[in-house]
Amino acid sequence: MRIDIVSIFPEYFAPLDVSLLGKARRRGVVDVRVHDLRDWTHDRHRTVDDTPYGGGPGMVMKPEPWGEALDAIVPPGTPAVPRLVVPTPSGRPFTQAQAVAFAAEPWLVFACGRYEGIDSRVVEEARQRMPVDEVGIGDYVLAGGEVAVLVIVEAVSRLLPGVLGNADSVTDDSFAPGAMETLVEGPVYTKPPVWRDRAVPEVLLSGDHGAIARWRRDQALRRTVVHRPELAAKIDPDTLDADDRRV
Ligand SMILES: Nc1c(O)cccc1[N+](=O)[O-]
Repeated sequence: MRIDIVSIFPEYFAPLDVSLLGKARRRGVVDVRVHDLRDWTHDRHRTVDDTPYGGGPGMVMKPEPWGEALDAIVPPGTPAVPRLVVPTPSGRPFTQAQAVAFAAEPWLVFACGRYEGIDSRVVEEARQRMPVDEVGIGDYVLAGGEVAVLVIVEAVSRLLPGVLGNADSVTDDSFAPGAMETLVEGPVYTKPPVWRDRAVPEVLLSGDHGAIARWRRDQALRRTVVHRPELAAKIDPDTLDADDRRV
């Protein structure tokens, strides 16, 4: 997968050089290219914003630098086009299912808005030649899209073959499509077996894999009901067995 990120703060993406994604980049599993939007400005101050038409607070990102940046990264007429992903508070909620869908794409381009956002004509024009996804990571106010891109790139890249050491850990993820789709993960434990007089649940030391799987599902159901009742409400009753119903 190729990932291009356009931002006025390219240094925000230094974390993408560490940990598993950094190793995956060095192995060539994922090709991440970060671009400074100001490279497509032509004035002395490298201006990327201006006052909003119609008045109102703040500034809006000018369309010209964005148009030139997207043309440079995705030259018009390029046969293979990416999905353009624009993190925005007004976007569709970003979910694990969306992460799985993005992970199946060969090329993603992320546009990081700042200020009050990007002139709407940029997305409008881009949609003429590539699919565009406006997505949000939560109902709170950030200073720009950079942190959201870090979240999305982490959620997507960990799904790519060769990024995680143990591919199985993906299938047991919270929200992973399938059995865990509407369940959050339950508690986890490691050595020592007793810590500050708190013992690990005995079932986890039993070696009885059936009982362990049952216990983990019960715990996931309980935690989902308590922490995420809106997800619990989506659980299809037909998928619950007798043991589930006793939780
Ligand atoms: N919430 C927010 C924001 O305030 C600014 C840019 C992007 C997002 N978002 O992706 O959710």
